[in-house]
Amino acid sequence: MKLLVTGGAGYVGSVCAARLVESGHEVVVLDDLSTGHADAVPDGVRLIAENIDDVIGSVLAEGFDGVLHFAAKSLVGESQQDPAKYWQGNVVTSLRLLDAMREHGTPRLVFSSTAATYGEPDQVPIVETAPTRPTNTYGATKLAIDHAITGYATSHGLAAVSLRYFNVAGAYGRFGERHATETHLIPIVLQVASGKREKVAIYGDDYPTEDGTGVRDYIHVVDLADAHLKALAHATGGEHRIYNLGIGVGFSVRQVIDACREVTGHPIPAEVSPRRSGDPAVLVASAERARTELGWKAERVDLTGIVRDAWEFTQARSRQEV
Ligand SMILES: NC(=O)c1ccc[n+]([C@@H]2O[C@H](COP(=O)([O-])OP(=O)(O)OC[C@H]3O[C@@H](n4cnc5c(N)ncnc54)[C@H](O)[C@@H]3O)[C@@H](O)[C@H]2O)c1
Ligand SMILES: O=c1ccn([C@@H]2O[C@H](COP(=O)(O)OP(=O)(O)O[C@H]3O[C@H](CO)[C@H](O)[C@H](O)[C@H]3O)[C@@H](O)[C@H]2O)c(=O)[nH]1
Repeated sequence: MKLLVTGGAGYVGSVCAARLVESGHEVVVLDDLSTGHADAVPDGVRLIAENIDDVIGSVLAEGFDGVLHFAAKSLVGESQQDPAKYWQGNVVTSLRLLDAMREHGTPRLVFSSTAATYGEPDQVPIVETAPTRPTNTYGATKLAIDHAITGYATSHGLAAVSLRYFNVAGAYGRFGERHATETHLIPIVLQVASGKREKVAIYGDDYPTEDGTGVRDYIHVVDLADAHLKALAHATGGEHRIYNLGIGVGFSVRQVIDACREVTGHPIPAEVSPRRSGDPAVLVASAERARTELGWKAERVDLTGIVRDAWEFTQARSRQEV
């Protein structure tokens, strides 16, 4: 298929673009490089370094079989301080994309949704039928986009799949996580191991969890990429399907830090700090629907393996920066 990958110079988008190319698809990346990097685009892939808002109509006029829409603003804290940036940059931009797809007859969409659409869950593991009550603007904008997609599927025949990622981690060779503003736990802990930070803050140790720290479901970015391939294959005209993607097992902040100590051999000083506002105690996915309907299951479920891939990527980047 000829596919447009928005946000393909970012973390998840670059890994997915690489896997799509390896699977024989023709890929074009549209990314304004606001949080991405031109050198993260896989070799041989055309990069259109523009904002979706400015060029989406003319790009889709070329003719595509589908769009994988990763481009977004995705910093939870920033979304609370500057909601307009998120309603504009996520919702308005995605509506422009949907309209352009309709106008040019682009038949398929795979959208990067998030566990943040659920907010604080009543029950874990979280199933797709759980209530959606986002606790921050980032999650609210992603949920709004999911609702819009449902409308375009029902009324205009779009074949759409929303993938609700839990905590994405790991790397794929030279493709990995390198955000200028890093808020995610594993890259932050690995920055301590590589000497870029002195210590890691543990945001709260008084949660109702086994060791008191927050529990998350860490999914390897390569497993996530493979789910996108399956989603593309299963997308059906007129339907909007929604799938949670995680491994179905949670790890606490302390367990993650311990895994990073084991992999890096670094003592990684950690200090308990106040809770981060809006952080739920436990977020774990039920990926049962993805298993039964897409035939997808996470394969890389060992936390130290996930951390090791991220660490190899971090070390390779550090060597390049010297
Ligand atoms: N990383 C996670 O743990 C996680 C979890 C759940 C959902 N998600 C979602 O997955 C997607 C990818 O996340 P990521 O961590 O790779 O983020 P990222 O910031 O690394 O990638 C996003 C990319 O989109 C580009 N972009 C943003 N707005 C654009 C626009 N208007 N036009 C063109 N390009 C634009 C950025 O330059 C960047 O390269 C996002 O939609 C995010 O909300 C990520
Ligand atoms: O320096 C840090 C960073 C994080 N944490 C803790 O580590 C866990 C994971 O935090 P991340 O910031 O890595 O990830 P989140 O669970 O906050 O966010 C993830 O899930 C969200 C949905 O809730 C969004 O989808 C978001 O994009 C995605 O990265 C949380 O318990 C957090 O409190 C720390 O203790 N110290």
